[in-house]
Amino acid sequence: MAALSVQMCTPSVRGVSLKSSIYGSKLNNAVKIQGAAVTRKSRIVRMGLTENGPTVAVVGVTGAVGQEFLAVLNQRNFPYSNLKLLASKRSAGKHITFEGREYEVEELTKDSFRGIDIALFSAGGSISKEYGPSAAESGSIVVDNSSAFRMDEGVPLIVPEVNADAMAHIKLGNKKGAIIANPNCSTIICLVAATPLHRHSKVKRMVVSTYQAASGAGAAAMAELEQQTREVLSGQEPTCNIFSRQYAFNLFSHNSCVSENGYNEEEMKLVKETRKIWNDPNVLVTATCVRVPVMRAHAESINFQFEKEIDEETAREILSKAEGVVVVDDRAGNNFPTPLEVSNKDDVAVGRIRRDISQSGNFGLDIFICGDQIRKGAALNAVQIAEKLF
Ligand SMILES: NC(=O)C1=CN([C@@H]2O[C@H](COP(=O)(O)OP(=O)(O)OC[C@H]3O[C@@H](n4cnc5c(N)ncnc54)[C@H](OP(=O)(O)O)[C@@H]3O)[C@@H](O)[C@H]2O)C=CC1
Ligand SMILES: N[C@@H](CC(=O)OP(=O)(O)O)C(=O)O
Repeated sequence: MAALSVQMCTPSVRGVSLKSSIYGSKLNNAVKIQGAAVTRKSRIVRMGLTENGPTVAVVGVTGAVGQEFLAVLNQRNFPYSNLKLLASKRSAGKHITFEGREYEVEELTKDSFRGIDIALFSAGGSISKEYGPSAAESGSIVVDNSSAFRMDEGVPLIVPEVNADAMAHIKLGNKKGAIIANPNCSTIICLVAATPLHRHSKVKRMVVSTYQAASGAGAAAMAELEQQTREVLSGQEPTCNIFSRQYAFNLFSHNSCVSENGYNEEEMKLVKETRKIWNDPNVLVTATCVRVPVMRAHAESINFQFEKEIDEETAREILSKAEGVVVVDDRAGNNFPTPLEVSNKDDVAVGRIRRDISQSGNFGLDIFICGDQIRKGAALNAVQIAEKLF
């Protein structure tokens, strides 16, 4: 395997500088956008460039999730024979250095996918709707991060630890295009933790309350939280461009649209996507989603009602062995998962594992989880899906 030494940098996203100190981000040392401040000499990096690898396109490469895609591809040594970096017209011509090679960002067009085996989409739902189907028709396997196709029949909605079997028919070797959907980030981290318990004692009802970070609303929202924090601390009026209200030192109901039933879109995604991923139209789910002034990584409180009893100790043991989960449950030290500690981490941290005293016997359980929304909630989950295509 080739090893290169490249420079570490802080990428700039649509004019927004993602500074590692503020975002808790260890931006990957193999990725560099031209014009960004080079801060440190780096370590040795891995490289997935190989003659026999698939051709890969990253759509929305200049965004918060797109940048994380590159970081994850590098860290997992994902094999590729050619890489195409796509974004809007605004970014066309920018240069990105990845694994020691310089790439020019290209404008996304309908022709972008000719000869592309895997297309990782993360440029928003409308872009996915416009370009995803034609990419699949031209033979690419699209792994789409948006909500555009999640509930479409025939489109697998995948959390690899949970339901990889639902995409078993889609393989690179078949030489056939397809669309696979990456679930909503709150749903992904919820189900990574809930599924091992569900496999032991079927979940009858699940009550989810979320504490969602700025990162879920993109790079511009992260920048606005930082700016507002500075403004409020210096006695100025906060600038409210992304959210229509003060975000720093505040929290509010999730910014997605509220439907007639009183649930917002994010909450209904948790309901509907859980049913599809678990292939269980009857599981009862209710959710309340809240945006909190945390830069990166979501937290969730989850209350379960199970069909058969599961005691606290068994739940803890199951979770401590579960794929993609780390248990942080120190009652004596009052130490439980935090967004800061899971930032840039792959695993979902689970704590506050306790019997729900409001339910009889051992039918009820509470847990509290934290997961990096850009990572496991988006880029990592999508790359893990792509790894299942081989
Ligand atoms: N699965 C999940 O849980 C998550 C999914 N997402 C999805 O990913 C999307 C991107 O999120 P995020 O990275 O945070 O957003 P950002 O705002 O940080 O980035 C948006 C990206 O989309 C690109 N883009 C915008 N318009 C176009 C266009 N017309 N043609 C091509 N590219 C375009 C931008 O390019 P440019 O810089 O040139 O404008 C940029 O690369 C979200 O809209 C959502 O659908 C996000 C978070 C979590
Ligand atoms: N879940 C993200 C928003 C988002 O991007 O969701 P989706 O991938 O379902 O569009 C948030 O924290 O707000």
